[in-house]
Amino acid sequence: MISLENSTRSIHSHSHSQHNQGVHATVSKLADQQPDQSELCEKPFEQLVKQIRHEFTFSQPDGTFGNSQAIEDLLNRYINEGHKDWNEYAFFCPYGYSRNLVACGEQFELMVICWAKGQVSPIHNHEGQRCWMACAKGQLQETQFLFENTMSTHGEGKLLESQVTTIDEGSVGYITDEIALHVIQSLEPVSVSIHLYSKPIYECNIYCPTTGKITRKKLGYYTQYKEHSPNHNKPILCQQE
Ligand SMILES: N[C@@H](CS(=O)O)C(=O)O
Ligand SMILES: [Fe+2]
Repeated sequence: MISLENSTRSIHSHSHSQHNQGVHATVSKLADQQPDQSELCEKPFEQLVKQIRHEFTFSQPDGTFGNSQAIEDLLNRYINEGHKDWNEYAFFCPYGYSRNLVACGEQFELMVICWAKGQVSPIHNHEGQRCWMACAKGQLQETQFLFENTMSTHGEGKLLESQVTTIDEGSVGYITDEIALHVIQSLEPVSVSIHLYSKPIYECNIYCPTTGKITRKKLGYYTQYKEHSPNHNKPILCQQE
């Protein structure tokens, strides 16, 4: 496993900043308030998860349609505020891009995906679900594909590259099956993106570019809640978050 630069943690050790908690405690004492300690200790990424869960619980009409912009705004704000605590979930796999589960519920699934250069996803769909991709580090290239015979994601035969774009650090990409099929890869030696799916996707279609032949792929996790996952395709404690 390749870890990010300056990272000393291993897959089994989690570090928590006692120092920051001390700072918060001092500030609250000076202000002579009784703040909720659990909120003060909450890290920005945990706050983001709470905001996303709130959005899906109270605002989004259902898991497929809803206010995509509101979700994009939450992700966009988080990755542009300079937080680095996503790094706690950034575990690289030497054999391919790694899917590291952060949170999962009935309506959504949030993960940190780590990409070393050359680790490319196959041409795939998103199972009728919405997919946001927030680039927290590096730069990603997204290549979109459509069937040549229909210029849509449903067809036969050869696939055409319909668009190539970048998702730069600090920006958020979005895709659905109505838009295109796609392939993602890193343009930098390493990139890290935060992916949000609504609803969760446990399998997807993989497409042969020349014949359009579809094979099904089970989507596993490299880590789940910071722990290495031994061949699980579905999240453990899915409803816990
Ligand atoms: N949708 C892919 C990652 S990416 O290529 O968008 C996955 O969940 O594995
Ligand atoms: Fe994808």
